[in-house]
Amino acid sequence: MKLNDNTAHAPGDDAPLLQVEGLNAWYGAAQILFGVGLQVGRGEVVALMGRNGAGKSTTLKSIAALVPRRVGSVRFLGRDVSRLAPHQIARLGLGYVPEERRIFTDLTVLENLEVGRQPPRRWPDGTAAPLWTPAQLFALFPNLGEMPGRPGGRMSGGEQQMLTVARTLMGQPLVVLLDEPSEGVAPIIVEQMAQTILQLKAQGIGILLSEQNLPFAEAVADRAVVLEKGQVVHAAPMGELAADAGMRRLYLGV
Ligand SMILES: Nc1ncnc2c1ncn2[C@@H]1O[C@H](COP(=O)(O)OP(=O)(O)OP(=O)(O)O)[C@@H](O)[C@H]1O
Repeated sequence: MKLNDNTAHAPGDDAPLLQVEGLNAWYGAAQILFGVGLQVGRGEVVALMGRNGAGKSTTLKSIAALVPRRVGSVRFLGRDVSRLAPHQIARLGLGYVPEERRIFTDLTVLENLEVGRQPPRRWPDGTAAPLWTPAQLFALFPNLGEMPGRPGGRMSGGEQQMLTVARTLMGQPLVVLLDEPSEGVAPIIVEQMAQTILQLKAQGIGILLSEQNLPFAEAVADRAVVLEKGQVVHAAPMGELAADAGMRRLYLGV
């Protein structure tokens, strides 16, 4: 498979791509997030973990400005994006893949991809970022490549999930927020999703994923950030969390 090769990092290019500090979020009167902080570097996969209702999805949505009210610092490529609208944030190269599949059921696979197309981007150091075209995405997701003319509504759930990710990549993101990529899809799709994440990482893309599936997180993530009741209670290298039975039980209930 031929993929872009833009993984070289410039000297001193170690500033995080995404930096979140003191993030608070509300749904109506209910405060859901309390001072969440995290960061994602180039080529880094960070797993946001925690039990049901801990605030993982809300954290991703808050970064993407998709909650009714939030306060705190969200810096993307060194720029404060906390006052921008969701489409402005996306256009800067911060992609968001929701848990529910979001494709146009009346459009074909190829048309769905074209809807997401954005111009090429550069890394903060000025070098070219990966450029995703339908041809490259069909190499990354071979099953989509077999059905470019199929209407989105006639695809399986797993294929729609893949198409949602592929369409986000057409926006040429430098960081992708991925909500529960392994949730509710067949094991074969889970495996493909893990491979996809590792390929994106190899291209230098930063990934923040919400995940309850520990083996999946362990397979793809460099670091784990654990949430409990809307607060970060633990942040560590992924392997450390996975290897510590006491921590796993305490934070994840597994
Ligand atoms: N649209 C909403 N309106 C009101 N409350 C919400 C809404 N979405 C989520 N919540 C509440 O916010 C809290 C955090 O939910 P969130 O979905 O972020 O958790 P999560 O860690 O992603 O868990 P899950 O995996 O179950 O989605 C929960 O108490 C949930 O009930």
